Amino acid sequence: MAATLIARTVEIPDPGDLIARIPIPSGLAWVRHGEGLVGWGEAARVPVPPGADRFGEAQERLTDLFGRMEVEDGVGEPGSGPVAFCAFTFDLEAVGSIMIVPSTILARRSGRAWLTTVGVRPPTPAMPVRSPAGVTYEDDYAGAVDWMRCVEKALAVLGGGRLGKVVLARSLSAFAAEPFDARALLRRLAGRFPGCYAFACDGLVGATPELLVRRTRDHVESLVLAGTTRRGRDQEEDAALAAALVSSAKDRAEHAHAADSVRNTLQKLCADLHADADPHVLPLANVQHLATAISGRLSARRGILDVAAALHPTPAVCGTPPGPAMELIRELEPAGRNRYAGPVGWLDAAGNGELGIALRCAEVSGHQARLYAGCGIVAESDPAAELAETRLKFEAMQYAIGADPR
Ligand SMILES: C=C(O[C@H]1C=CC=C(C(=O)O)[C@@H]1O)C(=O)O
Repeated sequence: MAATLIARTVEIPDPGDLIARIPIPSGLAWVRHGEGLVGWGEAARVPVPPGADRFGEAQERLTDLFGRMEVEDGVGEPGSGPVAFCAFTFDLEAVGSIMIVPSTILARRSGRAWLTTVGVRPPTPAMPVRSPAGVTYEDDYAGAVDWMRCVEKALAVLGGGRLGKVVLARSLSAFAAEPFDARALLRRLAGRFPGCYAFACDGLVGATPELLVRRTRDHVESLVLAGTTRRGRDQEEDAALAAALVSSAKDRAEHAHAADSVRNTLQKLCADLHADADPHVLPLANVQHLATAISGRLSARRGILDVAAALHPTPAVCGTPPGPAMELIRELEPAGRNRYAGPVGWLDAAGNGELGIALRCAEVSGHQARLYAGCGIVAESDPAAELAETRLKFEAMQYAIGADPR
């Protein structure tokens, strides 16, 4: 029988910059505006098998694991006690979903900070942070021209009326002279995108603006994004681009697919649901998006993974209707997405947590980082404009990783 793990949470003075406290390159993170959780060490590693009930299976495995722990929680907040960081593959049939309970978790929210240790915590000597150097890029499976052909194929399917929207993605590989250190990427992402969730989980690193779901006791929130334009070179151009985005029929249609779907799904799970009547513009350092905030109270006891199971994949990353959109994505993206566009974040023993959609991210392994970016395609989409949009979106991770010196 496995030894009982002991999880102890104590309140601590403000630890300062959470990302700066991660001592090793393989640290875990979920940080926005300096608040959130970071972790390191592995008290438990829980792979999640693919399949239609993978979120249910993940919940069962976590309930079992947390249930076998002895918990002393002196804080009693969502995210205190033992926590699992998680990253799920986009495609429920793909392998690679993982949950990790770190042996040390450092957290800070709304003026409180706490430290959780799980199991016997060996001292973790701090390793210096290694910045990426000598980075070069290569297109993966679909280079620019091939990818535009895929968009054209999708447009032909959209023209047939079976699909309203499909999200197509492509990837780009970066190679560095030294193995990548997630902490260096996190620092740069958190610095430039403070309003995004900077995350790291077992090689998946990024900063996503999109919240799939946050569950705080019976309260759930989601921020739906779809519809994109660039930032202006000055205030005037920026405002003009934002106004054009709001009044673009193509972007409004693309956004409505995603917002309606999330609202309808949460409607079934919640009492007093509130959804913005019209999307607002969310400006980020490199792009601006149409955004709709949705929140409500769960009408029955459901954990965050139950809500994620109902929501994923949203039309912000898949399409409508989801079945045919997923089929087309599998056909046009044969290399698969791994955990890009899947749920990423953290979960606690009470069913609370935060899950973003893994966007503006890379799968990092040794010297290689595979960056992903995708775009919602609707009948009015133009392949060249969509390609330009993937370049804008790649720019977030390229900023973190560094430019190609060639
Ligand atoms: C699929 C991505 O973005 C989604 C989220 C915001 C805006 C999107 C768009 O305008 O296409 C996408 O739906 C991505 O960044 O790879």
